Amino acid sequence: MTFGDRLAAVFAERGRLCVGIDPHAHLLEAWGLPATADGLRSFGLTAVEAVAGRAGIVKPQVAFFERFGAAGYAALEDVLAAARAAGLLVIADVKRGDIGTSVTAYAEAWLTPGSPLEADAMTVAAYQGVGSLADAMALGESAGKGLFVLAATSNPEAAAVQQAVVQSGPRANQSVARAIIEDVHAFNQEQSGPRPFGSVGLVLGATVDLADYGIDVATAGERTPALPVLAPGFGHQGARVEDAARLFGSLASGVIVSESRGLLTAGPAGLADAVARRAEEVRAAHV
Ligand SMILES: O=c1ccn([C@@H]2O[C@H](COP(=O)(O)O)[C@@H](O)[C@H]2O)c(=O)[nH]1
Repeated sequence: MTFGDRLAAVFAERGRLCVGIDPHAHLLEAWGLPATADGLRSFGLTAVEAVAGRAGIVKPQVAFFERFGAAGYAALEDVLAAARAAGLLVIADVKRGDIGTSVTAYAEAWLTPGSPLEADAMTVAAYQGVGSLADAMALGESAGKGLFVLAATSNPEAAAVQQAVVQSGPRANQSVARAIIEDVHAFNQEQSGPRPFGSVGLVLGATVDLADYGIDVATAGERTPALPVLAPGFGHQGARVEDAARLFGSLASGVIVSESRGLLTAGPAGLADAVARRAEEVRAAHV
């Protein structure tokens, strides 16, 4: 099964809400947990338990685990394993990027079946060119795993770089974000066999107006296979679930609605209900 097949199944069975697992220091404190690797483990496992059966996707933010070095990674391994055992689709938010050989090693770490850090998909950065991700994308495709390439991210500081216009090559005169979308689509199209979604998707923030990047949402999603879109920015960063269909237009069929702090502030006792409510709101919004 390709990652695109698995994503389609999750959308159909459990909807498109993705709960971010971001153990910020202030959240650990609010949850009554110590600022230690054990605190992270407990936070992550509690979040997994709250999401399982209520939504289908989780996105651990690896940065918060890295703060604790090897012990943090051991906690993360346990959280990843628990999430996958619970049948959740796991997107490791690692945002890796480098020359091709090194990105491939990152992909081996996060996407190889049986790896201690195995996830179902990972986030990657294309600052060194989408071509630098080619072997990692091929590795993901053959392992049934996915990659999400940063294109138009939710943070305002990114706009100047991501709206900059490509000067040469086949994507000349397109914005950087648009060129990344076109390259990702070309990769998905080159893969053999019918599939509802490609195995490689984009990160498109729900806080941005894609028209500012030269992306026409009315047509950008009219592609086969469809593009998976990891859309952070809901909740704490200000985007609203009820606006998702309008924001993403023809891309909406591939959108994963991602929210971390907005849900995690419900605390360990309230998280399951908060997730169930938001999952229902996402369904009602017909994203
Ligand atoms: O463009 C991006 C890419 C990734 N993120 C990550 O998503 C979550 C958002 O957390 P909230 O608490 O819902 O704001 C976080 O892990 C970011 O690193 C993003 O926000 N924007």
